[in-house]
Amino acid sequence: MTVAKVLTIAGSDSGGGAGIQADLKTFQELKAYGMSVLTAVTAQNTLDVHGVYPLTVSQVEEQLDAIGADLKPDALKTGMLFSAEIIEAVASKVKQYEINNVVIDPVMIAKGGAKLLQDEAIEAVKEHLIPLATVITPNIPEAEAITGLTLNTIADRKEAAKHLHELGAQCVVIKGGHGEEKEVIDIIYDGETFTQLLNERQYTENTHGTGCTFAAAIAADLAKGMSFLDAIRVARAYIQAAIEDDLHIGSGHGPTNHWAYQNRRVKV
Ligand SMILES: Nc1ncnc2c1ncn2[C@@H]1O[C@H](COP(=O)(O)OP(=O)(O)O)[C@@H](O)[C@H]1O
Ligand SMILES: Cc1ncc(COP(=O)(O)OP(=O)(O)O)c(N)n1
Repeated sequence: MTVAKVLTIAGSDSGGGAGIQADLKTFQELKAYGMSVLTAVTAQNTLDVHGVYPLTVSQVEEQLDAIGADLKPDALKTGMLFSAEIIEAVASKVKQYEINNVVIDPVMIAKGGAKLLQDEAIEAVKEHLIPLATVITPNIPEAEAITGLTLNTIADRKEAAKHLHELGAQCVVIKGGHGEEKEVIDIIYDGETFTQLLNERQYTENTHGTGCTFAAAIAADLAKGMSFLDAIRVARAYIQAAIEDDLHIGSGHGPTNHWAYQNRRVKV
């Protein structure tokens, strides 16, 4: 049996709904072997982020060296990277260990408003991270911050996708969770064609970690050898199930249900 190995480089969410925890749950559900490199610890629950504690660059590098020396990943997902220094170190190790199938979720701000990326690190995202991306998955505010554009319309989002493709990403997904449309519209651009994925918007508070989970699902299926368009379609079905069958945990923005997708597929 060939086992697909997938790595997340991200922050820890003590509440378990986003970050490393969401990524590893998603990898497991999609039957890929999950590994993790921690960039920061957050003290976080469904209501708020109480604290953000970044690791040092050498602590991040040492974790990547341990994995690079023994467990070369078939795909990688990045989430909260916090600083320009960590971004540069991660980019350099991704090149050193020749890691392919890189999914970049350019995490910047938690739903409660806490900063998970320093403002001055956006240039490092553009210069060092985006050129490595097989797929990049910004939400609307993240795409605005990277491109400097204001994204009011679908046409604006398509323009931003072109911009991100020009910065070096092979495939761009501008996620529509923060949009105003009745249906959630995720826009995919592969450098030639735009594809729109339309899904019924769920009116729930329980969307904590949707972006992490979606990107992790793409990485898991890329690790198994799927094309990026197929991996994005499966990831979209995975996150839709996870939001629809939400768990109602905590009294703020609760997590999604990481086992909902498999529950629906398994016939009992
Ligand atoms: N209320 C919702 N109903 C259905 N799908 C959603 C909803 N909110 C987000 N999604 C989906 O979850 C994924 C993450 O989207 P988004 O919320 O925009 O990202 P982030 O969590 O990074 O802010 C996307 O595929 C988006 O379409
Ligand atoms: C440690 C950590 N990483 C990422 C996030 C943000 O996750 P995201 O999927 O964008 O979800 P929301 O913040 O929108 O709920 C996080 N909160 N913590």
